Amino acid sequence: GTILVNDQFLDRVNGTVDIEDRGYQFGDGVYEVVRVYGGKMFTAEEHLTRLFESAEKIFLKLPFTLEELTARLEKLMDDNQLDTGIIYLQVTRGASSRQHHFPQEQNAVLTAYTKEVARPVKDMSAGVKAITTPDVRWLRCDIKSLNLLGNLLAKQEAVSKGGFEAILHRDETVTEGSSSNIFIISNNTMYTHPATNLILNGITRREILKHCANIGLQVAERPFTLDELKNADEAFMASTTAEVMPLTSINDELIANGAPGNWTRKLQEAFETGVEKECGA
Ligand SMILES: Cc1ncc(COP(=O)(O)O)c(CN[C@@H]2CONC2=O)c1O
Repeated sequence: GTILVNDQFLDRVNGTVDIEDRGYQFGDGVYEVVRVYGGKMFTAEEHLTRLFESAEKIFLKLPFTLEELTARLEKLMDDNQLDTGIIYLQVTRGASSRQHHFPQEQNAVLTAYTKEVARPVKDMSAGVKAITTPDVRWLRCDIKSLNLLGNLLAKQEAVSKGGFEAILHRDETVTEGSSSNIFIISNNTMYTHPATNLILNGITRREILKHCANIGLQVAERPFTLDELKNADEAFMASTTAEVMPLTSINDELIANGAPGNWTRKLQEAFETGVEKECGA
């Protein structure tokens, strides 16, 4: 397959990164995962705009415009004949001799590749299990950075316990998932953590908030506790790859009757309509 390195389209085997690339050595970079349905990027502008916002927050100047980046990703998708899957892209501060502070010369390195990834239809229908674990990450979770060790350790804990996602909490307050945002619905109102420095403001999260109004679901963008999570009528997670994913149990305790809730189903349908509208898939 073809990959993108800066403005070069290379065969995958020729993709190389300098051993002193700051993304490789320090995680000094930002990334995005864009979903593709029927050969069309979904919410590309939102994702790529967020990439620029993340880069700005780490004082990384991107050596291309949003339009140039979009055109390169379109070509990458076409070269690989991507139908349903993802485009993974990241930008690092480039290679320079190892020092913590920024080098004078910043030659940012963009890399991107495509991957066929089927939609998680079975899991979206049946729902998945989650565990909870303390959120020990830093306080700039709003930046979609390559610093993912906190996320990886949490996800690994979930998977080692047979779970799909780890729900993170600071003291008793739920923040988000290791690679998703978390929502509950109780008494016909949806709750989710506000978009502060403690969570990544997910693109899927923003799509869901838009759909709530259309389906008549009240929204309270306020933090909720582990107790509220356990006693919720419905719970779900959302991300580019998981879409709207019902949560049926937390630490092996059922949420309500253990079946995906009605409001969650309505949001799945609304999300699906949005995909069809934008990607015609
Ligand atoms: C920590 C975290 N929170 C929330 C989200 C949801 O954001 P989006 O709705 O914009 O996807 C992600 C997505 N992480 C990407 C999405 O898929 N895989 C990832 O690593 C994430 O890593």
